[in-house]
Amino acid sequence: MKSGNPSALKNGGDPLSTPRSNGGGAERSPLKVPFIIGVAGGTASGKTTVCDMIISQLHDQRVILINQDAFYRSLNGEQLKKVGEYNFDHPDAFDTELLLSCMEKIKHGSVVTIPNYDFKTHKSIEPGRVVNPCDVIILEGILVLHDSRVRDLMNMKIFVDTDSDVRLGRRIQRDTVERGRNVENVLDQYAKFVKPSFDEFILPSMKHADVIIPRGADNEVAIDLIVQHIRTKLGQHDLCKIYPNVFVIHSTFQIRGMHTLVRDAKTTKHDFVFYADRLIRLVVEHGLGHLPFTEKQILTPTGSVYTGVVFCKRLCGVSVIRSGESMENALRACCKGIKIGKILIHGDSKTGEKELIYEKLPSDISSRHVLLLDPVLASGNSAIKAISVLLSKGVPEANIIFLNLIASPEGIHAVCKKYPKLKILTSEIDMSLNKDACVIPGMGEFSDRYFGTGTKQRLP
Ligand SMILES: Nc1ncnc2c1ncn2[C@@H]1O[C@H](COP(=O)(O)OP(=O)(O)O)[C@@H](O)[C@H]1O
Ligand SMILES: Nc1ccn([C@@H]2O[C@H](COP(=O)(O)O)[C@@H](O)[C@H]2O)c(=O)n1
Ligand SMILES: [Mg+2]
Repeated sequence: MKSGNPSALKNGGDPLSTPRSNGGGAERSPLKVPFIIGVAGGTASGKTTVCDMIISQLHDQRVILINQDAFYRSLNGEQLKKVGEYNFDHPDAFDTELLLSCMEKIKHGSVVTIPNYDFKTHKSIEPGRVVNPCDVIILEGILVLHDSRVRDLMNMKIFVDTDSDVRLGRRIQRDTVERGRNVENVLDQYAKFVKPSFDEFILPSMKHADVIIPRGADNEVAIDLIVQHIRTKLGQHDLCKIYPNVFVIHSTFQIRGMHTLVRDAKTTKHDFVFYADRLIRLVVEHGLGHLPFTEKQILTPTGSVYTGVVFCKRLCGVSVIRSGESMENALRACCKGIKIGKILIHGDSKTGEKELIYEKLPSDISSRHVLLLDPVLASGNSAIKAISVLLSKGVPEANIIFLNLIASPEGIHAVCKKYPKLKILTSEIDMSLNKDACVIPGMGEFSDRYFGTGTKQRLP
């Protein structure tokens, strides 16, 4: 018996929102790999400025900025005498081997010291810069998209595309004020090396970018979109890496659109049910994709052999009353005649203790794969209680797939720590839980909205 290919559902990218800082040195899980962003572009295109804006917007993440400039090779005496003939814009001007080894170390959670480069003396100076493990690394520099080994480190590649006249104007200003040059030096260097290398190495590297930002830091819309994208990735990718049994269905604009509708407090009951049903159907279909299958060859009407699979037959659903019942129809629609059990759990509002009030489960449940249904995974306490009931009936932990529409990071931690063999499949991982154990941003009281029973005010 083979199993499906769950990794195909994994999203690339986590809010294990750790405390903010610029690489400040709190302990990290060794499994946690930082999200790496490369930012390339011509000189003075605004790379550093764009990176600063991204960092300030990602204020609740630990972000570090690494400049490719730090890896410039120091000039020797001979080179210094003829500095006007040295091409600082050629890939050979950088110690890329050192950059790769530093990046590998930081990526794997080690503290590293990176060089400190001085543009006035054209040398690395002591002390180097100590860089601690972090959530996001931004690697910025003119040629960070040029070398495929460096590109391969990146989860996201950005190119800042600013008009060359604007760049030259800024470069003259910056280099005369900050880098100890005069206008004549800057113009000579620009004509001899900077522009030819831009045309030969930097501009061609733009094709590797995932996102091109025209007008650099002036393009606030592009920067906002990038930050949102990073946040989405940070919200999911870490948890999926920490817990290999957590799966998030691949996000598309259709899925984002449906989430936008079901999460909107102004959405009518009718629309809520319609879009929640669509999302539920997707989650259920993906959940079924995680069940074991057996290979089967059949003959098509053309007389050809098709090698396919047959579905797992020992299957049942279990809904956590009430909201889980909203997922039953989708399961019935996908699996004709499927048995569905129910569990009702009551939570003590004072102690938070969960108590089993009612259960009706198939008598042979221990020999079945179980799709546990609950659209919202919040604190995880009800889920843990429901799972314990299934285990007490003899269901193997690894035979349970817990299906949700949304899950909080706290709920995922709680369930996965207790039941590491069980699988969780969700359509989005939210930011957090608030003090009342509600998922934020969330979608409110799911069963009230779905069954139209609530009287609670949803708009603030
Ligand atoms: N959108 C902008 N408007 C005005 N000045 C800018 C803008 N972006 C960058 N600058 C200035 O241009 C110079 C070069 O920008 P910088 O971000 O350092 O470019 P890079 O890192 O690509 O070389 C800096 O002095 C910076 O303050
Ligand atoms: N000693 C040096 C080293 C580099 N440069 C120039 O810096 C440019 C890269 O830095 P940006 O912040 O502009 O991306 C590059 O174009 C080199 O010409 C230098 O002048 N002196
Ligand atoms: Mg810069």
